[in-house]
This record gives sequence, structure tokens and C-alpha cells, in this order.
Amino acid sequence: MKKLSLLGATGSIGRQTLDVIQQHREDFSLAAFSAGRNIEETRKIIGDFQPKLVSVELREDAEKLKAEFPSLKVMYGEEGLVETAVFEETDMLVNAVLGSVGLRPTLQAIEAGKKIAIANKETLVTAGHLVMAAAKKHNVELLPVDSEHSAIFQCLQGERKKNIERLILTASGGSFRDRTREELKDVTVQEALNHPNWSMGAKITIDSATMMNKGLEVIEAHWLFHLPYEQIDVILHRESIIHSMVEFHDSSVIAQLGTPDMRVPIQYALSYPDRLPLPTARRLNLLEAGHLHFQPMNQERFRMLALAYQAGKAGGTVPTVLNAANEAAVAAFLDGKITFLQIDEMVERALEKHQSISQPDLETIQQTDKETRNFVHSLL
Ligand SMILES: NC(=O)C1=CN([C@@H]2O[C@H](COP(=O)(O)OP(=O)(O)OC[C@H]3O[C@@H](n4cnc5c(N)ncnc54)[C@H](OP(=O)(O)O)[C@@H]3O)[C@@H](O)[C@H]2O)C=CC1
Ligand SMILES: CC(=O)[C@@H](O)[C@H](O)COP(=O)(O)O
Ligand SMILES: [Mn+2]
Repeated sequence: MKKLSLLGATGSIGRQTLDVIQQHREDFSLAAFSAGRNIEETRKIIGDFQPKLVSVELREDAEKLKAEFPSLKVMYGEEGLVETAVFEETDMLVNAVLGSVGLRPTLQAIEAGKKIAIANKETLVTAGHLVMAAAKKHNVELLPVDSEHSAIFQCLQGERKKNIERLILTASGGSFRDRTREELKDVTVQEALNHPNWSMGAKITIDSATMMNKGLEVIEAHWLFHLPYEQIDVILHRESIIHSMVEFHDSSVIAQLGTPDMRVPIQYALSYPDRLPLPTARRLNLLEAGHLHFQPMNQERFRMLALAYQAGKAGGTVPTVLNAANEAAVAAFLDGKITFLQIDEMVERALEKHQSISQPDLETIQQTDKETRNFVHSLL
């Protein structure tokens, strides 16, 4: 029985993780979890899974829960996230919180020797060098949950890194894949949230539409698989059936396929190296799928992908700025404060203004993150 801590239990990945636990009660249990502000859902999860520790974003919500569940340990804020991540009774952390707020809990969990299933890509983008160095030092395994990275991880089982020619990440193209940049001027939040293949949280759905999601995933792949950016490519694949591929020096390409269902990579990370049944997942029927389509990425049209490659290659605090500016700009778009195309513009302006610092430590990363968010807010 693996005892889990789950950050972001009320989110899209969090809920699907709970579904996986629910289907495998004899293999997994939930010892601790965090939520943000969705207290109704938090109460329900406490009732269904009987954890020992719960953390929420706000102090007043923590006080309410403490009064309702006197035997439960209840925490709040960033400290609560950290305590959930390092909870002594758990073997593994599932990090499905949104944004760079996941960085400190991840680093602390690594120091505490917890195995980590990582969905929270912003953490790897903002400080991949710190996370990977800590994982190496403490001999901690980071298991990818993001569908592309799980696919690559699966393709690499039994393979040697030295034989890899390149990674090929697939991108669906997002909500506006068939529109020109000109046609994006007046798009609404509702239209942007209409992803063609995946049902996900709001922020990542917008990232998918701007192609920043793929940019963040290129940086995530760089850190998880220790490969230079020149060996990481992106291809547009409309169906999201091939979740990603690895090409080897002998010209062989290994791909991982399946219907778009995040419970599959979540469960693989939890059960690795075993594979458990998942009866509720829809089976892939290639005869029904019929045709799979591929297109080259147009980096002029999807400017954020080009920016992410540049930021990743530049290193230092540049990826931190890319991520923080994007988090702030997407939140502003979702709040109706800026237009869709202004997301790109704000990220570009934050990057232009920034003077990079090389080999940043945690404090420098957090300071840069804060200053970048303030800069974007000053533009609103
Ligand atoms: N959704 C998907 O299919 C995929 C997601 N990912 C990655 O997984 C991560 C989570 O994505 P997703 O599940 O879509 O996001 P959601 O927005 O659906 O969920 C985010 C979760 O984080 C919590 N949260 C947000 N901000 C805070 C905060 N400041 N303090 C504490 N908790 C907070 C939310 O709480 P509450 O709702 O209670 O306020 C919620 O539980 C992201 O990094 C994303 O890129 C990667 C691949 C696929
Ligand atoms: C499910 C998942 O992993 C998402 O990150 C997904 O990749 C989004 O789809 P696109 O970014 O390819 O549109
Ligand atoms: Mn993905």
C-alpha cells in the first residue's frame, strides 16, 4: 500500500488522481492533501478519503475546517503546502498544484526523500536546475505525469540515453489551431477555454491555446530527460493520440499512444514500474480513429513556443520570468482584464526588461518571480 500526499486535490489532475486512488483502494491511500479555495470540495474529499492532514490556501478556511473536523490536522498557506508535501506518513508526493507556488514544497519533499509524481510543470520551468540538482543529491525519483513526458518516459524504458537522437513532443494546437493571428484579436475567454481534445484546468487550457503549454513542456523535457534544446522538437498532431515520441540514432521511432485520458499517465506514475488495470479508461481503437494528422509548428504563428525555446536556452532567471509573466498574464486574461493577444505581449515585455542572473538560488528565483508578477500587474 502506497500512502500518498496530494497537492492540488481539488483541481483537474487532483480529481483524476483521487479517481485513480478510488479505483485502487488496496494499492493507494490518501494520507494528506492540499486544496486552494474550494472548501466544499475539500470537505467532500475529507469525508471520502479520511486523510490525517489537510491544507488550504486561506487561514479563515483552515479555521472553519478545524472546527468541523477536530481530529484532523489543518494548515494553510505556503507552509501548509510544504507540510503536506513532507508529511512523515507518506511514501510519495503527487504534485498537482498550479503554478510556481509548487516550487518550495517540491524542494522540501525531495530533501525529505519522498518520491514525486510531478504534474506541476511551472516548478520545473521556474527552477529546473535547483529541482534536478536536489533530486540527484537526495537520490529521489521524479516521475512525470504530464502526458507528453510520461509518454517519453515510457518510450525510454530499457533504452540508453546515449542512443537518443531527439524527443518529439506532440501538440494538439489548442483551441485556436485553425485561426490566423489576425483572427485572434477578439476571441473570448469562453472560446479560448474550449480545448479540442482535453478537459483540463483553465490556466493550462489557455496555455495550450497560446502554445505556451508546449513551450513550458520543452523546458520541462530538457530538465526531466537531461537533453539539450537542440534535441527536443515539437510537431502539431491534431488528435492527441500519439502522446509523444523518441527517435533513436538507428532511425527507429518509439511512440506511446492512447485515448486522451490523464488518469493513464497519473496511474503509471503512481504504480511505476508496475502497470495496473484501469477499466474506466476508453480503449484506443485505431480503426475508429482512422487517420492521424501531423503538421510542422509555425513559430511565427505560435510566438510563445519560440520565446520558450529562447528562454530555456538562455537559462538563469529567464525561464523564471517567462513562467511568472505568463502566470500573471493568463490570470489577467481569465479575469477579463486583457485580450488574448496581450498575453504574448506581456510575456515579451517582461522578458525584454529583464537582466538575467545566472545560477540563481531559491531566494533569487522567488524574488524574480515576485518582481515579474508586479511588472505585469503594473501594465494592466
Ligand atoms: N489538467 C491537466 O490535464 C494537466 C495539468 N498539468 C499541470 O498540472 C498542474 C495542475 O493543473 P490543473 O489540475 O489543470 O489545474 P487546476 O486549476 O484545475 O487545479 C489547480 C489546483 O491547485 C490549487 N491551487 C491553485 N493555486 C493555489 C495556491 N496558491 N495555493 C494552494 N493551492 C492552489 C487549486 O485549488 P482550488 O481549486 O481549491 O482553489 C487546485 O486544487 C499544472 O501545473 C498543469 O500545468 C499537466 C498536464 C495535464
Ligand atoms: C494533457 C496534457 O498533458 C496537456 O499538457 C496537453 O498536452 C495539452 O494539450 P496541447 O498543449 O497539446 O494542446
Ligand atoms: Mn502536456
